[in-house]
Amino acid sequence: MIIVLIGYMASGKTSLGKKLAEKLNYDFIDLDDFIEEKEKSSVSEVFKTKGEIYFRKQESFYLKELLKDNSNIILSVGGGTPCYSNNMELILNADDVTSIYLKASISTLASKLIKKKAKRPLIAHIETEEAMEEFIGKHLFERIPFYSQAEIKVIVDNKTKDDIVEDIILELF
Ligand SMILES: Nc1ncnc2c1ncn2[C@@H]1O[C@H](COP(=O)(O)OP(=O)(O)OP(=O)(O)O)[C@@H](O)[C@H]1O
Ligand SMILES: O=C(O)C1=C[C@@H](O)[C@@H](O)[C@H](O)C1
Ligand SMILES: [Mg+2]
Repeated sequence: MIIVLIGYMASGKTSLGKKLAEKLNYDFIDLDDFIEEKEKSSVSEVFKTKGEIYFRKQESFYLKELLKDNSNIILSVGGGTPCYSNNMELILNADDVTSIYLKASISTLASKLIKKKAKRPLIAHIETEEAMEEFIGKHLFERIPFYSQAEIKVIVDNKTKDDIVEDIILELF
């Protein structure tokens, strides 16, 4: 089975994905890391040198490739992955794939992202937490229709990583 973790930047896809994989004894793949390896370049560098449209094309290509795998994998995708091309449809229709939306509030996301924005090209230019909240609010308005198609939704606000992993396992099995 492939368990796909989706959600906004900093919702916890990578860190919770690693923990969940350890707990379930699944392999762990992070789509952003996978793209960086394949492209031999960081996500920020790909955005800068080849542009976002190129990144989205490669993201969709590698997602398709990974969804064909029939081993047990926790796949953390990028924050934008479900919202481009027919990616969410592919995730929902692939065999033996379950999708989980890690749902975080605007303030949870903004307080994390204001400190960790350097590696995230879409928000690297935002200076204050207030401006970050405004940006995230508008961005989520566009993205929630995609994220909320996930089969399972788990709220992550004010919970420890271990508690969230437990919640995910309860929902899954
Ligand atoms: N429940 C939590 N409690 C405390 N810290 C958390 C929690 N979830 C995630 N974090 C921390 O928040 C930061 C962002 O998490 P992470 O990198 O896993 O998000 P992401 O969804 O993979 O983001 P991106 O889309 O940018 O790759 C990390 O430093 C992580 O350790
Ligand atoms: O939310 C997004 O669109 C992105 C999130 C990251 O995971 C990376 O995939 C990239 O920075 C774009
Ligand atoms: Mg990540």
